[in-house]
Amino acid sequence: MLSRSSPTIESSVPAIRVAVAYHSGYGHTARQANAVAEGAATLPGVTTQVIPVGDVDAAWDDLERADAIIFGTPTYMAGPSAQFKAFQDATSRRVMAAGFKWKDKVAAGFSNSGSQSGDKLATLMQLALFAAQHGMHWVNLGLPPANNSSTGSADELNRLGFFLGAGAQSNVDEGPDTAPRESDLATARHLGRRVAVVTRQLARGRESTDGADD
Ligand SMILES: Cc1cc2nc3c(=O)[nH]c(=O)nc-3n(C[C@H](O)[C@H](O)[C@H](O)COP(=O)(O)O)c2cc1C
Repeated sequence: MLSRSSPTIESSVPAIRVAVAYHSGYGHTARQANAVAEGAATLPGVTTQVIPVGDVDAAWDDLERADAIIFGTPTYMAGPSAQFKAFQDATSRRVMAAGFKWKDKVAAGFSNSGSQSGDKLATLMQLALFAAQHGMHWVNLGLPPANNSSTGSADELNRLGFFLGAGAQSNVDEGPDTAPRESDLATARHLGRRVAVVTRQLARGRESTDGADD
């Protein structure tokens, strides 16, 4: 909550916690996850935590404390990886049944896969529905599609043309040291910063409703 005693708007800005909960089988989506966190951390006053879902048993409290959670997974067989889905399923008991604990947090999502499309949209849609089941506020990518004209290139932000979240593509014969490419990492950083900004805007707006619930 905002400090009532703070004399200026700037000093009354609440600290924002952004968590990135992700799975990565081979390290490519991990690079995207770290880029998302880097982008969020560019907003002053924002702290970030990157949580591999395999370690979530030690991090449920951290996720509950977060103001925003950004979900990320490789696309495996047209959807989230089995490991990420296991995390999602675990939230039914640990989060929803435990008291709708993520309600009104900010959410967003990203996915990486081997093909340019690779059906990542199906994964992003599943992540958005998952966030909706938890009563979270979904933030989209907020970038125009790029790399779609005779003068465009794969080096542009949002070169894969997603709207719902951030996409990345990693050639299947490249390791995570070289894939995904820089434009996809920059797109991920953009998503992270956008989520941090929206989360701060929402925190300030919540103050104006004086704790009124919906
Ligand atoms: C089981 C499995 C299923 C996959 N299914 C897809 C797919 O549906 N679409 C796609 O474009 N790539 C697919 N891939 C490729 C991965 O998405 C790609 O290698 C990605 O970079 C892996 O990310 P990671 O290193 O974070 O695990 C699949 C890979 C695996 C291992």
